[in-house]
Amino acid sequence: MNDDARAVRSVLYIPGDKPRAMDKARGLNADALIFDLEDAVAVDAKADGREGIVAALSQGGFRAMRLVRVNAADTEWADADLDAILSLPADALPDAILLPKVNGADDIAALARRLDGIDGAGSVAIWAMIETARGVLNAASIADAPGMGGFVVGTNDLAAELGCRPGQDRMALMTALQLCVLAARAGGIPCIDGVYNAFKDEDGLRTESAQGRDLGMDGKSLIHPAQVDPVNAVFSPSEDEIALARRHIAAWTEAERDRKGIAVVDGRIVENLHVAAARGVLARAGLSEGNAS
Ligand SMILES: CC(C)(COP(=O)(O)OP(=O)(O)OC[C@H]1O[C@@H](n2cnc3c(N)ncnc32)[C@H](O)[C@@H]1OP(=O)(O)O)[C@@H](O)C(=O)NCCC(=O)NCCSC(=O)C[C@H](O)C(=O)O
Ligand SMILES: [Mg+2]
Repeated sequence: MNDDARAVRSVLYIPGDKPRAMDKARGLNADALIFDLEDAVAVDAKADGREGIVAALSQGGFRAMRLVRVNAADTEWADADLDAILSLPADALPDAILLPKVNGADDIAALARRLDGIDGAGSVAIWAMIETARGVLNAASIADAPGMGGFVVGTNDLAAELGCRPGQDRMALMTALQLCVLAARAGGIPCIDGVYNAFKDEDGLRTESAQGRDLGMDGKSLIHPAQVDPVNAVFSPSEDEIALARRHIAAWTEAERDRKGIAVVDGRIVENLHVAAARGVLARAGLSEGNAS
């Protein structure tokens, strides 16, 4: 996975039947937007949602990556959702279709077949919601499925199916979260953490986002615009991390000049893998090695 692919820190759900929210999203700093037809849209509003998303994507003007979450394949809305989205002209198609309740690689293959042959849909990736027990257990083969672009973990659905109580430390979900990250890393795709439901609690959001970041998540899925900036901050390298990255690179460069295979910074060894990580930190901060700010 390249550094661009990792830069999906904030991923905001927008209900497809709320045109005002979709308008607002054009001016937000979210890295990706999920135009939702599934759980954010009531049963009676599914048709409005499709119409709204088609209109918004046709109008364009979104800087962020655009995903459309359709209803799950076994629902009565799935076909109409895909028909509506895939009828868009090639230049208005979303960057990805996000498929909920993915249980196995077969679900991805079925959607890939559907995309195959649609004009312009070759560039539409498939993202998977990992939010069922079966999906978590099959995460590795799902991540490896052709066409896969990334995972979004659905912690609400998962907790409901498991009958667990995640609590503040999310210990009850830890195995599942880690399996998702492991599978995504092995498959070379990004993994986006679940939503933080208490959208007015910024401290709680920051704490849970930092936990996800430390587990290896690339970003967090969000439900309200006020969550975007705090989450971007948590998933961006801090000043201290940038300064340390520069020192690692400088020490390594000097060690190489002296024909040494190892450098030492603050009493800790620095090897070439640490230097690769340091370069990744600078790339994610939008800095080059020679760039001071
Ligand atoms: C959570 C909300 C219901 C809160 O709504 P509300 O109280 O109306 O918000 P505000 O009045 O604070 O809104 C202020 C302005 O921001 C715009 N807005 C609100 N939400 C969004 C959004 N998500 N994207 C873009 N813009 C948004 C409002 O339009 C206001 O704008 P303005 O009028 O111009 O000032 C609401 O935020 C909401 O509906 N959020 C989305 C909920 C959602 O998408 N849920 C489904 C996804 S989560 C999920 O499915 C979990 C997963 O599958 C799992 O299993 O875990
Ligand atoms: Mg869900």
